[in-house]
Amino acid sequence: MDILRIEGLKKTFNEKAVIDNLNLVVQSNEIYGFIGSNGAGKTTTMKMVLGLLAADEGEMYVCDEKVRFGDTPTNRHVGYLPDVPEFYTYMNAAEYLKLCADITQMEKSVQKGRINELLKLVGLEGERTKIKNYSRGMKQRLGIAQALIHRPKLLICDEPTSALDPKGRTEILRILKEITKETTVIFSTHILTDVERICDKVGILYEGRIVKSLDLNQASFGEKGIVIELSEDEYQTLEPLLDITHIEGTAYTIANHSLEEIYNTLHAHGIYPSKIAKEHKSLEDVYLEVTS
Ligand SMILES: Nc1ncnc2c1ncn2[C@@H]1O[C@H](COP(=O)(O)OP(=O)(O)OP(=O)(O)O)[C@@H](O)[C@H]1O
Repeated sequence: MDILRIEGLKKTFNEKAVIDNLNLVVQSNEIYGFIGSNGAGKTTTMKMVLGLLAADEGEMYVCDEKVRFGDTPTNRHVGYLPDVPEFYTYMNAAEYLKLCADITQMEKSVQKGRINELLKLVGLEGERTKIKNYSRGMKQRLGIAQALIHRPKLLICDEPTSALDPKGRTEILRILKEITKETTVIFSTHILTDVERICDKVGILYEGRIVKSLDLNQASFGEKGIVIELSEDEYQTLEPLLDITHIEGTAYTIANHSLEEIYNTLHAHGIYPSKIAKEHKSLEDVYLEVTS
């Protein structure tokens, strides 16, 4: 099932099209990495999906229901974690989640169970400290719990790991991975290593549209070339014969030649490198390719 479908979305600020014919589909129980540089339009898109910002053109559907600007009913399916979540900081986590449960009109009889379940999920079980004394990581974890209180089908996270240290980031990624049994996650970020760690699919946002969609569960994004370790002299010998580029130190890449051709050339010149290997493109390679 398509949890989110965006068709031909457009948004212009001061005559500049920030989002321009954006098309996107997110399917159930996957983690979708929505990646783009600072200012690419990730937050703008998320705000339109949440009905907080009017689109100039295009349609959005959450669980096959059309999103309408203003108080959209589709938000009953959606949980939202902003990049900097705000709380009533004089409360502790359980008190704050109780308030959120009341706001969503959750039946009193199930509130305690749901709150305990969420506190356990985000590692804040038994935490009596007031939120004002929380670290950024704890706030972000409580933010996830708050966003999940009404068991949304879709959780939208806007750069949830950007301000966290490696331990805090690992915790958030673990939680996001764990909740995909029940919830589809859109993970907006520019931290590609985080995306590689947990996402199933990726959309690269550039110049207002998705310029590349990738399935991270597939084996490879294609070959980058052949990487070889050479001395300076060996490089000088091979340079007129092969399409060879220096990377750094003793590492070079060779493109546009078969392995057989390369081995024959090396053998003919008595060059036997300590390393020669086929390298595959990383997400970063693909990202740089399509955004430059
Ligand atoms: N209300 C607004 N009025 C005018 N311009 C805006 C408004 N909101 C966003 N923009 C502009 O739209 C562009 C996209 O902003 P947006 O916050 O959506 O990007 P982003 O991808 O979320 O960036 P970041 O990773 O830095 O959060 C930016 O150039 C921003 O200045």
